[in-house]
Amino acid sequence: MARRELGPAGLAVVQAVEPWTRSGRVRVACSGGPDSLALAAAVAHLAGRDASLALRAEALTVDHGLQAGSARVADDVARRLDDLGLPTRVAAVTVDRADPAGLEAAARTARYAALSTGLVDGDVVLLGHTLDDQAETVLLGLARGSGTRSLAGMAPGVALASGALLVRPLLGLRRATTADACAEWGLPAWHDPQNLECRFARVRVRERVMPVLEAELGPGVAEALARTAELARADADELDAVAARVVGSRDGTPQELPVPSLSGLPEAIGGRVLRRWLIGLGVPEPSFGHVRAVRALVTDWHGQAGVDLPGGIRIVRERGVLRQGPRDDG
Ligand SMILES: Nc1ncnc2c1ncn2[C@@H]1O[C@H](COP(=O)(O)OP(=O)(O)OP(=O)(O)O)[C@@H](O)[C@H]1O
Repeated sequence: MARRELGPAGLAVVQAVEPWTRSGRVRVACSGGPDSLALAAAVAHLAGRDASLALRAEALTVDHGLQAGSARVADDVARRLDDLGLPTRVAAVTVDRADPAGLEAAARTARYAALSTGLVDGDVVLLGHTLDDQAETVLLGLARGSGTRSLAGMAPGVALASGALLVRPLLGLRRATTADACAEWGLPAWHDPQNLECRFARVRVRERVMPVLEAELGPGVAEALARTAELARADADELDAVAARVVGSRDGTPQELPVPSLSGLPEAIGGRVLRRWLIGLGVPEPSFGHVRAVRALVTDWHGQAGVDLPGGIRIVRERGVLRQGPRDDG
């Protein structure tokens, strides 16, 4: 397979992936779906021409253990990737079903932990998210009333604590391209039945909303939404950098924020400063409403009581500073 002629779709996938295969260990995260299968096939193709990459490339399939027969599906995927010449491991993970963030988030946490294990500086993990996934993410964010950070969608690359990189090389390619690439390579993809379950908002966006948008607004809608993500990311990065400088403290998160340092800040920065500070204090995932309530202690001060937040944290305004106060209930 590795030596077979490339078709146009396969070539597009190979070209997107190649820059991320030049050094370090290259680990493909493969669920067996068409996107990550095309990704794995592209790496196998490149490894067939590059002896050094052949020694560094591998795939990992995570068995979340949440669906009947998941171990068999994972083993099948691993066998097919092995057949492509890509050494593949199955990582069986335990998903915390009691995670307050929900089952999907718990599965994601377990998956990313498994994918990141054992990597060192310079290694990469390749994920198969496509432009369509990005467009769906932006649309879901718009429907929630998200700001630029959320509209930025999925990052093209994220540095892990180990120094390894998590990369999404296919964010510029349509899902149709990865499906075509699998067909060109003669690789039957596994189709997760959950990807058709309309109880998930993302599935409804994919199956029902995007086709209507493309029919009514033109076939470039997905590309346009993905561009919105790129523009929003650039803006959000700048604003976050400014906010980081305002909160900045060499000794970690400051315990107090002086009100005068906050009151003159524009909304785009003030909200970010507070959000960052609250996360630093240990508030898990402060919502827009939480941040707005804390910001009102600065911008709409009329002696109100403190603001109770998740994580058992209460923020009060006292003697010209914001800081943690005792909870009413304890
Ligand atoms: N069980 C898994 N094992 C390894 N990697 C996974 C697994 N599930 C998801 N991933 C990685 O995360 C990416 C996005 O996952 P998502 O659930 O959106 O797609 P998918 O339904 O698995 O299909 P596809 O492989 O076509 O993206 C995948 O492309 C893959 O790189």
